[in-house]
Amino acid sequence: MRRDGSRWVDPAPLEIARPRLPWWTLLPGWVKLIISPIVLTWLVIWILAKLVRLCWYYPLTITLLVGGLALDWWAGHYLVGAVASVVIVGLLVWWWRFTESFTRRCRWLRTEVRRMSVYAWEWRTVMRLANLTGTAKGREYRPRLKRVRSEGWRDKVAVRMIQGQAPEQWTERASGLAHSFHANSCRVRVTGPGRIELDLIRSDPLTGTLPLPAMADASGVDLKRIVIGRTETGKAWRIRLLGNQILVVGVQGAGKGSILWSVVWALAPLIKAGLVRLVGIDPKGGMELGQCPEVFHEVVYDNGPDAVELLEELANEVRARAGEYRGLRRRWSAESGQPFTVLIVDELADVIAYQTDKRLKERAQAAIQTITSQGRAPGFATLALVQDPRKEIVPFRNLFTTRIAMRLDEATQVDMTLGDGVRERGAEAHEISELTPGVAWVKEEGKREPVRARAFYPTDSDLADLRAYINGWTGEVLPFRSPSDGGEGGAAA
Ligand SMILES: Nc1ncnc2c1ncn2[C@@H]1O[C@H](COP(=O)(O)OP(=O)(O)OP(=O)(O)O)[C@@H](O)[C@H]1O
Repeated sequence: MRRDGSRWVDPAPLEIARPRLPWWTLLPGWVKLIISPIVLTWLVIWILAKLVRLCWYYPLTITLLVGGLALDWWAGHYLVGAVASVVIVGLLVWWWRFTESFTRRCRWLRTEVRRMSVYAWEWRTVMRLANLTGTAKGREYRPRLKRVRSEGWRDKVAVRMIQGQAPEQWTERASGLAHSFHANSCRVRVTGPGRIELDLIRSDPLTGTLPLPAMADASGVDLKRIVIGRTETGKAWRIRLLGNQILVVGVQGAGKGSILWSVVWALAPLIKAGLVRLVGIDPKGGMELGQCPEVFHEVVYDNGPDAVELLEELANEVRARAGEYRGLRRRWSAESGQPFTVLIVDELADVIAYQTDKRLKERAQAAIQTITSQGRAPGFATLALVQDPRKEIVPFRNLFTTRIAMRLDEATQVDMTLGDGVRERGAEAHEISELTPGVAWVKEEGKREPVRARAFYPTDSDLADLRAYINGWTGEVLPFRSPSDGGEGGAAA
């Protein structure tokens, strides 16, 4: 605005923040004097709590530091330097020459180093950049880094979330967190109210092929937990057959066959003892089950009327056994004297979806639904393998209580196989490498967390051994007799 030739300019608003003094500085001097012992005590407790926390998270570092300082005070710098050099060189040589034992035994050392150098170091920045912090009344709230445990292939990082935060917010940012903490992937697990655990995966412990174990005794096989491989934590991969129906889904070459034969291998002692009966359907003309037909009580190599009749026969048995048990027993047990029956269907889709005869298809679907829905109590389990998990192919997926997703093409197939939300908890079966057939994600009914595992690898010679075992051949080879002994040649008993 111009007035009498002069130029009036509005003053700029004051942009600086008014300095605000803490409220307690405004208290009168005598009040400060009275409350000072309380404040001092609180301060000492706070410092002590911080020290205890430090010792809890870094016991080794604190011990070494205190030990080093004591030694320095007692014996001087040179001795401390010499001892430290010897320890460091010793550790380096151990790591270089015996990496495996170093990795196994020095977990505590690795945990502290990784906590200090990766997680504690970058925590604040990563939390802010990943938008996992919050602000209220001018104060920043940050998720708290709790215990870290480094297992070599993964780091388990416990976190206390801030108020109002949901684990889903972490799941959404899992990929970003993995990159920020230099890991290959990140899984989020809920461990309690307000608490989660991040699994930051740094390498795959399931890259090596697992040979089948030695054949167990019949007494050593438990139908509630047969061993068919190893989980990524190094434990035995056990699956339940008793009262369970299992669906295995995987693309061609995912290694479905290895799960199938690992199950049969584990059951072999019970099959031989007559306690377990296998019934098989292999619509691929016997390419899979035909490798060891001896283990089967009955097996059909197509998806025609024979296969459907076999399924209906089993469905009738299920109903009949259920009727027999009524009022006598609640569920199958070995004392019933009847064999536990396992139905194995190698390519389920061929039997219940790709069958061109509509009538046969419907009969097959009805029979399998009866076996899977009612077979639990009378001692019938199903192991069905399929490549395509869509509802149009397997309309009764929900009847399978254990679902196994091997390598799949798309994320949606993982959701179809394992159920909603399981992929978000880490079960990324569509990310399984082509180089690791036999690796799978397992979701059991009633268990929240999926498990990643790899099945044993049954070779052709293992299957030959299985045939021989079932046929009762001991495999003992007798020495060749020379013609001078009057013998004819080698023999096997
Ligand atoms: N557990 C395993 N460990 C190591 N290698 C395996 C394992 N399982 C399978 N393989 C390898 O992967 C190849 C494919 O396996 P397999 O034929 O069992 O897959 P599949 O899913 O049954 O395929 P398809 O649907 O075509 O029958 C095998 O030839 C074998 O070499």
